[in-house]
Amino acid sequence: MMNPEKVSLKLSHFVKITRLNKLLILMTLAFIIAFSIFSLMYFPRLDITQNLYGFTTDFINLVVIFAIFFVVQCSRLAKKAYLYVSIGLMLWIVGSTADVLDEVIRQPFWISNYVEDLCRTLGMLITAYGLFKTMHFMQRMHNRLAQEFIMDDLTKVYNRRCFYQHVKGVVNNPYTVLIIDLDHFKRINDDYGHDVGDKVLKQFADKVNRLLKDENIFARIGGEEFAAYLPSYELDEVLNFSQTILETARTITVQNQRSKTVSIGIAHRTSDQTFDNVMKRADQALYRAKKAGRDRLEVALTS
Ligand SMILES: Nc1nc2c(ncn2[C@@H]2O[C@H](COP(=O)(O)OP(=O)(O)OP(=O)(O)O)[C@@H](O)[C@H]2O)c(=O)[nH]1
Repeated sequence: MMNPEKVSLKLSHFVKITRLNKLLILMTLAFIIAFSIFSLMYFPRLDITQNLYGFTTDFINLVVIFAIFFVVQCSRLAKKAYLYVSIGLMLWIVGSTADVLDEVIRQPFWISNYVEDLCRTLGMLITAYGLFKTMHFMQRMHNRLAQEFIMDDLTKVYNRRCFYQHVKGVVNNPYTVLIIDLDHFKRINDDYGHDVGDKVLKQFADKVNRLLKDENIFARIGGEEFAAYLPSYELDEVLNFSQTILETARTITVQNQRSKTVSIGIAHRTSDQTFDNVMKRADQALYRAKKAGRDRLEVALTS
């Protein structure tokens, strides 16, 4: 089973991340230590007891930003987002380190002005832009997952989950369900291979999808089984549509040899029937169509 990646603040997570990420974390930590030692050695000290409050809050700021940096290094962001957030946070950490130290030593103007203020402000801006990029990336991922959740991977028509959810949600109106099953599909796989079988499924789904009106739903609900939802209750309209599907299937030839056929079971829903009942009747009608020789449609009696 695949292990989903985790975002964690635990130090044990450190061993699992890439070398580059480890190097960046260690280099940033080394910079904080080296900068502190250098400052303490070369600049005049201040009385820390006078600045204890400022020192504590600045130190907490630095720890929080470093923790965020650690999490970013342990996460899998999109390249650009990662780059901006990492550079931004590193600059921010440089500024914050100088900010902590100015409570302990008297810094020269160039450090307090350029290193502390400039790095921090620039760091914040670049981090903010990186976060914007991260959100953009998350939104794209969300859209893609939402799409994958309702689409069939192979045929790019709706999947069973989407079809069931949508049609079950129609409670007050009558409608018609078609269950469409490709005839002798196993033979295609056996004679020409699974790849050719997949191509036939894709071709059929694509062709039927083009016949649909906006309010219709067409989905792959099983291996070689499809279903269509029509809000229409007009028998003539439903029969015409089903007939077109039968004719469309016949236009598909497998390896230029056999032409494909399908069988269709049709069931209408009147006001008091459940979705499961409609599907069951459509399935029974499909079974009758298969038994009667395939390449045909059967309409279920209203129960
Ligand atoms: N290529 C391919 N084959 C699939 C896929 N899903 C299911 N199948 C095959 O579809 C075949 C269905 O076979 P059966 O249930 O015996 O039905 P059939 O051969 O179509 O016969 P009838 O339905 O009675 O006409 C099986 O061989 C499955 O392996 C798929 O995604 N791709």
